[in-house]
Amino acid sequence: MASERDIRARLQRAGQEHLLRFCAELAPGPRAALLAQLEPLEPEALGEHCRRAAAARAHPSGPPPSWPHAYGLCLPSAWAPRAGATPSRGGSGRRKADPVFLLKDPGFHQIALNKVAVLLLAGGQGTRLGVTYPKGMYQVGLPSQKTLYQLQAERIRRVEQLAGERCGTRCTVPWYIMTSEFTLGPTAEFFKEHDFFHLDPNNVVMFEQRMLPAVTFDGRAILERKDKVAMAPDGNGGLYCALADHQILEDMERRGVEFVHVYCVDNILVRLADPVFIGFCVLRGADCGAKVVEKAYPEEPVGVVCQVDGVPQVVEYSEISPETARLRAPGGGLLYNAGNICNHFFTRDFLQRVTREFEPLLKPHVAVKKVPYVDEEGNPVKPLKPNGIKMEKFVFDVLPFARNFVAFQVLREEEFSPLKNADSADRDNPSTARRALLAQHYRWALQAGARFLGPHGAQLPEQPSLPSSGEPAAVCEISPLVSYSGEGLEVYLQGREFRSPFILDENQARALQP
Ligand SMILES: CC(=O)N[C@H]1[C@@H](OP(=O)(O)O)O[C@H](CO)[C@@H](O)[C@@H]1O
Repeated sequence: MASERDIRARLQRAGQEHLLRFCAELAPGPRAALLAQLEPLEPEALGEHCRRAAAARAHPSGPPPSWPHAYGLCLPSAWAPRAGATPSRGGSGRRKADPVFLLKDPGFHQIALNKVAVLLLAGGQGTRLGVTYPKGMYQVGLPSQKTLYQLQAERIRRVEQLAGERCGTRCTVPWYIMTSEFTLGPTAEFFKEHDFFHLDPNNVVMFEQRMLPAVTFDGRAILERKDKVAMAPDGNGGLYCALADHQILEDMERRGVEFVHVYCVDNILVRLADPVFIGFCVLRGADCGAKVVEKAYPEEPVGVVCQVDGVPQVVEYSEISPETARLRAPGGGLLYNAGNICNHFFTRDFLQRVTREFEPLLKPHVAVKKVPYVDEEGNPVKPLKPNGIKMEKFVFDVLPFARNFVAFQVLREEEFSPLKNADSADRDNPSTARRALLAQHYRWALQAGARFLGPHGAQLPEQPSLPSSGEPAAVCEISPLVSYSGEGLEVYLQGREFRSPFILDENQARALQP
């Protein structure tokens, strides 16, 4: 551990000596904690970070006035094999002509060869959701009470099983989980408590992204308490530094992983290692891909995938002007309609190039936030106005470096329902996420030939699309261990009646097996 004198000298070099202004009055414990927090900050990098943050806020590098005209509508039909196509279900021969079916096989093949990994971005703080624990530990009130982490773990197990069965082998989809200082401890603990949801712990690799100091508008790192610097994770684009910091790509190489499905934690419908998406990207020889859904309304908080001068990129919802977001295409739909659902495909080779060459070129994004701080007298202050700058990189900012980028459109009701807000908000909250999952499972069950009875035994009407109440006609939850995307359910459900609420888990499936 460096001495206080050394640390003070380093902070002086960075122009941030004020971080030690209460050090002398601290008790030994808090003082040691503050010094431990300051020690790893490299003076040059810290000084540069603070200068860049202040400069970025003072002179935002906004898009030039003419930029909207540079965009093309993103989804030529070749990029959207599933637009309008019915996602495949069950196991009938008619699916041979279905593009989904044609893509699935190569996807499963790569999974069976142990060439596919999933990588979860789970360093966020869940501020909008209003929880103090990692979002993945949240459960939205399903009959099974499963958390997001459990649903994801079970989808991994099922996709491994499906790929293994198809190719007559056993295979593994390793799960890399990027956490932050806020989420690593509780996430690791949660996985241990739940026995890694029956995954092999050797195949679940947690690693931590970096934290960066929050900075005032005049370029001074902020003290949140006398003994603590205000720090925030470096954004989901911190992935690329974290991959290098923790030799994650080397770990992938050792395991023979070639393709990585990167996704964010909050989408309850996420299809981990989706064989259709993987198959599409691999067949197209892509090094980088993004799943998109049709954007629902101009203000929807999703980034849009688009092109500037032929170069693919995502323009984040926080950085697009309301006028641009409202622009209409000749057909009447939104011009920028390819909503990013934070599901990305990368080859390991591309990630290698990013970490070696491109990461330093990624421009951080500026978020101006209310950052609690201590005033000159050492009193804690909760600011009413934004006072601090947090700098973040975005995971999709590597798109322009791709040699062959593809976008892949999927159906929202099958693949996208993010949990962003508390139930007090109208959208993207625990209730909408729960309903989206239950509505999907109800649809799958109807398509597999199930009928549902109400609590008094009367047959319920079939309502494949959601009624205005938003609740499906019957409550039906299907374990991901039984079905990953609606496949294989006829054998349990065809021609049978079930009383709502109905949970089809592994035990129930065994009991229903003819
Ligand atoms: C930096 C980043 O990845 N932003 C993503 C991400 O938004 P958040 O609000 O950061 O969760 O998820 C959205 C989809 O839920 C996607 O549309 C958006 O572009």
